[in-house]
Amino acid sequence: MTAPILRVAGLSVRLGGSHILQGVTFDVAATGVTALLGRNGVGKTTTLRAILGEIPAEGGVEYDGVPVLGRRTHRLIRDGLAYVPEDRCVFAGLTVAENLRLAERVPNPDYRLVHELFPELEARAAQRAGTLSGGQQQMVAVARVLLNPNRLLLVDEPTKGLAPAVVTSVAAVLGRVAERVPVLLVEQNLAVVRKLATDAIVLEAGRVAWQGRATDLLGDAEATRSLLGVGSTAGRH
Ligand SMILES: Nc1ncnc2c1ncn2[C@@H]1O[C@H](COP(=O)(O)OP(=O)(O)OP(=O)(O)O)[C@@H](O)[C@H]1O
Repeated sequence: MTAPILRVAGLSVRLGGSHILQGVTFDVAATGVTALLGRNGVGKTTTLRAILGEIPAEGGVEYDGVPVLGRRTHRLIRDGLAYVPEDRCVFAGLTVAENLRLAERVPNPDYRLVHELFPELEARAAQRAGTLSGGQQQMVAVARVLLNPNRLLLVDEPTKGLAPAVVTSVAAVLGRVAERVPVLLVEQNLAVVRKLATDAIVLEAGRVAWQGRATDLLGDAEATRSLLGVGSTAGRH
């Protein structure tokens, strides 16, 4: 087995007087998709933000074998740790091409890959991003990080609020992205988890309540019901 790309050990975060993460420990494999799951408010986004150094945290985070907790966010991003936040954050008044250009960090951004994965964005290069659909904006958000070399993608709820057909195409693109670079994926849609994830981690009340193969979790009706509040057949379509 290859070494994990990310090791989170005893991660603890306090925000606004609350102990949000209470010793979160898990590994992210160096290939494929690892899903970070849990009910609303259990600390999934907080975990991503702590890994990225956006909020103060205690414990350990090893990225590609190197301890990085306390390192500045921009240095982690420069070292190939990419973040696609939940709110997409496109510049609404700028065109698709301008949004992409602003994200360039290297002399030779990989437009070939972006145009291969997102032909629609090439066609809509001159359209203002604020007039794109939610799914298209999500594509811009993912495309932006793919222009630069990455070693791990942290992706927060990419399918949230999207229509079912759009969810399918966003999931398909993420599947293709994950063939190239490992992904830690926060996702509520279990059909997407079922399609993409190899491994799964479930948070509950600021701790890891379950971790293992995604198929084992989703195949266990009692576990999915008690940990995620849904039946095991949820999202099977
Ligand atoms: N800056 C903050 N100050 C105080 N509390 C916060 C702050 N940020 C998040 N929290 C709280 O921490 C808890 C975890 O939030 P977080 O966004 O990580 O959950 P989540 O699992 O991503 O939820 P969701 O699935 O609803 O997006 C929540 O109770 C939230 O209200």
